[in-house]
Amino acid sequence: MKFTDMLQHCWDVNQSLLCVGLDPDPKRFPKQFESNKHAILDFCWDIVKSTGDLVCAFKPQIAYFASSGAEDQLKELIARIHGEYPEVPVILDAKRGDIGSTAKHYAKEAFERFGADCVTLSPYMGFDSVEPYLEYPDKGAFILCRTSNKGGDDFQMLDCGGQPLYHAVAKKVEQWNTTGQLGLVIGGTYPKELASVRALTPELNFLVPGIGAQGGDINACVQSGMNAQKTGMVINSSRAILYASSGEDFKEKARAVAMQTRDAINAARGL
Ligand SMILES: O=c1ccn([C@@H]2O[C@H](COP(=O)(O)O)[C@@H](O)[C@H]2O)c(=O)[nH]1
Repeated sequence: MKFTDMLQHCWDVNQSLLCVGLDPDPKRFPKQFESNKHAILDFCWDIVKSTGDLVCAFKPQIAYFASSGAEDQLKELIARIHGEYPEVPVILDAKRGDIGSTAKHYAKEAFERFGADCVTLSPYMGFDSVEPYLEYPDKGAFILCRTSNKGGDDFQMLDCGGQPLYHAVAKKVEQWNTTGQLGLVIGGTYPKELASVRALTPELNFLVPGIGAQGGDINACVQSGMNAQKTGMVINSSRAILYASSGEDFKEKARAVAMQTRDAINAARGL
């Protein structure tokens, strides 16, 4: 199944634009995971099972797995998500970007080794660094455009022939989108910029991090970023859901926050 078809399915069936981010930090896990060799997998799987019917995607951030040498747990987690929730796409947040010959291996790592449905990429090295991902025509890629962090201003707001660099990136990604599976990363912390990119690229899907722990305004972000069908967005929240409680009730609290977030997004869509 194509990445965009999976997304559309979850937008429709789960009535949700919420993506739960899987950023497992063992220091923040509840006590019951102490001395568990597979704590990262077990914690993430508990979160997935508590929220799987409320989401349009899951987004594991590879750094949290790799820094603990837990790549095998990441692979198993993605396989379990596909087994239990076959229509829910997994977006591997890896922000890759390198020359074509190396990018080929990053693409193989994301799609063949880990079995992800989509990956995040940096546009900085240009088309030949993105091209190897297009050789997987059913797989998606979200390309960094206007990121949620303050430092995003350093380059993304630079003037690029009368337009900010992030607008030039958005237009390029539209041209590169031969598979129909490319989209843009735009921070929910910058609703005005989100609206400007939606006006430039009405058809592209946006991965929107920055609500929840980073404080982005859900209402402003949905109003600015949704498309004509009131979809087109994958709105990520990681820490606010994962660590809603550090007690034994962490699964119930994670579910409650995920539900509140999904409902707030839907209210902003006018549903
Ligand atoms: O511009 C960006 C791009 C990616 N991220 C990633 O999203 C999550 C956000 O986590 P929260 O806990 O909801 O703040 C994290 O994995 C980042 O690496 C981003 O924040 N901004």
